[in-house]
Order: sequence, then structure tokens, then C-alpha cells
Amino acid sequence: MPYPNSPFPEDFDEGILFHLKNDDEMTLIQNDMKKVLKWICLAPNLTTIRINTLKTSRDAVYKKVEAHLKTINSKYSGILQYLESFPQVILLLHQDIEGKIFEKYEKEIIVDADCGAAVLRGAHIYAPGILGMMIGSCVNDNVSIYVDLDKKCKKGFSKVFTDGTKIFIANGIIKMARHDLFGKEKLPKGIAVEITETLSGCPPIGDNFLPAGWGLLQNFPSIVCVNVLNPQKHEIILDMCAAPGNKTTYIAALMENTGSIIAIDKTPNKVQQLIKTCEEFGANVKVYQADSTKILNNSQNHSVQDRLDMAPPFFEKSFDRILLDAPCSALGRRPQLSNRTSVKVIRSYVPLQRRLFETAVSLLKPGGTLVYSTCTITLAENEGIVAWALRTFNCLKLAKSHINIGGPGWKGTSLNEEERLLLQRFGPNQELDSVGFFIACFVKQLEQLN
Ligand SMILES: C[S@@+](CC[C@H](N)C(=O)[O-])C[C@H]1O[C@@H](n2cnc3c(N)ncnc32)[C@H](O)[C@@H]1O
Repeated sequence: MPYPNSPFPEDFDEGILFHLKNDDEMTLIQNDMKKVLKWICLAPNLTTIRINTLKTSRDAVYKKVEAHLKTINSKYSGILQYLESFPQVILLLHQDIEGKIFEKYEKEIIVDADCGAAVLRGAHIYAPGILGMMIGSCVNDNVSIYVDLDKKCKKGFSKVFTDGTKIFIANGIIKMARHDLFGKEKLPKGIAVEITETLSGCPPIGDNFLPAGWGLLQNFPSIVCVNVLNPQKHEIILDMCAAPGNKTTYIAALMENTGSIIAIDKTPNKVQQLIKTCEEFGANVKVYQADSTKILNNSQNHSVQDRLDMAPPFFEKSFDRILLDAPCSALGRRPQLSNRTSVKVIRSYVPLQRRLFETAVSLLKPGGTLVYSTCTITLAENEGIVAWALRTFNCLKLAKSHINIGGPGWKGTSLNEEERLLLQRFGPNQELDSVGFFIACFVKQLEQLN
């Protein structure tokens, strides 16, 4: 069994991903559901490196990555390319080699689905990621890596795993002995298995191949999303759900650290990560920990100085552009080898997304731009939110972006064809094969004088 055809268990109602919740709007969309589900199980053929132009240049990063790939002990290296329309991006293209026959080693390593997904996208295996390693395995042994799809493997497992469905994903070399990995009070750190070849064809690029703050691995649609926001120098920008800061730092780079960027996240430890990323990237950003559904100050009574202070809660019509990269069911992640989320959890996001959206509309200046994005595939969290927003806020219109790379929005909501063409869905049919993602760009109409 290579990749599964769906990350969900057999009894999961996959139809709910492609329907809206209200019965009157429950129209099954025309897309081939099976094709989408199979696609999210596979790893993308593309890895994108976003360069931080506040600290370095595209050529400098290219040379570092090229040199790093030459040092990797792997049969696959991928092809590095510039993407001319995105000067901050380097592409690393690799082919899925699902059909290839791999040498399988006698010794096996068992990992969970998340760790397996990271391996398929170029990570080595760090010590905490290992569930099972066979007794008799030694440092420098060749091993085959398997994912435990049914969560049946217990930490510290020591034999050939036969208790559940396992799939082969990669080969590697052991770098840490079994006795250093498991056991009471052991908190092992570092690379435990160095990957040499993966089913996805993605070279094991690892995660520290660049000096701090020079750039990062960032999914292509996440990069596009910020380009769609199109921040301009000296503007006032709000990033409402910002941690860990991967889009915030790109906004700062595009604005060349001019203007004012406010980045917010609700979760305290994620805010710490956001601050760290901004510092590392040299991005001039004001970071606040707050619930972005509650950052609107409705008071009409304020001085110019109050407005300039720019700390939450903010007065209405304060921002030139707002990015609402919303919390979502994250079903666009790839590869997803196994997903045990529930319908209840998937459905919990729409009310939160609507409340965040309402706040965003109030905080946006007339004439301003609001970008709504998610990394999920469901109709309700994407086209469903856009259809609701257009019904609810007369002041909003969908805008035509200067960058149109994603496919059109799906059918199944009250959006007409013209509106669907203004949306950007990243799915199985894109030229650059990346993750599932959704972008909608709105403009708030200027107020009419009577
Ligand atoms: C999709 S992630 C953001 C990713 C980020 N934009 C980036 O590119 O690095 C969504 C974030 O929303 C945050 N979040 C969830 N509910 C929130 C709320 N009510 N207010 C602010 N942030 C919230 C989560 O903590 C999470 O970090």
C-alpha cells in the first residue's frame, strides 16, 4: 500500500467537507471529491523557500541552498529554480516517485502520521518523533521508515510492527541508539534518523540550512496570499491571526520596514514565537496578544493621538489593509496520511471565522483591502464565508487581484460565476503543486456623501 486514498476513516462522512451546513444551501459541488481527497494524501512536488530581503538577497540564499543540497547524503536532490514573478521565492522541484521500487531494510522505524508527513516534506526524524525501533538496531544501520496509520504503535515498541496498517515512506540511517531514545526520564533531542530517500522524492533538506532570519520554507499559496494583500510602503496594516509570523515577516519585507504593522495572536506561547520570528527576521512589527474578535473600540470619542497610539482595542476604520489568515480546520495540509478529526471540530470554525471577519470589516478604512485566507479545503470555511460576507456587508466587494494563480472558487454557494472567478483556490489542478489553500480579496467601498 503506498499512499492512502483518503486521510479519513471509512465511517467518516466526507460529504460534509463539500457541503454547507444550512439545508437550503446544501448543494453538492461538481468537483471530484475523490480526486481532492487522494491529492491531500500525497506530498506536494514543490518546496518553496521564501527569502527575507530585509536581511539577505535571493542569490545569497540560492548559493546556500545549492551548497547545502550537495552535502546531503541522498539519492535525490531536486531542481532549484527562480520564479521570476516572485523575486522573494526559490523553488525546489522534485518528482513523486511512488512507482519506484525501494530497497526495504530488515530493520524498521515506526513514526506517527505527522512525523511521516514531515519526512515526506524533507525533514529528518528527531528523537521525540520515533515510536518504534527494533531491538538490535545500531547507530549507522540502514533502516526503513513506516507510518502507523491507526495510532496502534506504543512508544518504545521493539519488534516488527504488525498490529495495524503501516505504510512505507522512506529509508534512512540511524543516528541515535535505542537506549538513548526510550525509557523513563529520557527527553532525547536531536536527529535520531537521517533520511536518505523518500517516497515523495523530496530531498531531506532539513530545517536549518540557512542562517537565522535569511528565509524559511513556506508553502507557495501562503506567499501568494501576502502578495494578494499587496501591502504598500508607509501603510498601516493589521495581521489579525499572525503567529508564528510567517506572513507578517513577508508583509514587513514587502514594505521594506516602513509604515506600521500590527500583528495579533490569541495564544500566549504562539505570541512568543511570533515575537521571536519578527526579531530574527529584523521585521519592524508591533505584536500584541489579544482575541481578535474583541479588538474593536466602538467609541467615537477619541483624539488624533489616541488613533496614533495603535494598541488594541483599535478604533473603527484604522487600517489600510487587513490580513485575516483565519484559524481553520487545516485540511489543506499535505501530505495527510491519517486524519482523525471530527465533524464537530470541522464545523466549529465557521462561527469564529465570521466573528473575526465582522471585526475586520469595522477596522478597515473605506477604500481599504481585506484578504481572507485559510489552509483548508471545506466549502463552508471558504466560499461559504465569502457568500455570507457579501450578503452581510453591503460595503464589501470582491476585488480582482493583480496576482491570479489559484483556480476559481467551487460551486455550491450563492456566489455567481463572476464572483467565483475572483477567488483563488489552490487544489489538485494548479501548475505548481502545493498545499490546499483559499484566498479571497475584498475591497471596502468608499462612503457616499449625501
Ligand atoms: C492559520 S494560523 C496563522 C498563521 C500565520 N498567519 C502565519 O502565516 O504564520 C491561525 C492563528 O490564529 C490564532 N487564533 C485563533 N483564534 C484567534 C483569535 N480569536 N484571535 C487571534 N488569533 C487567533 C491561532 O493561535 C493561530 O496562530
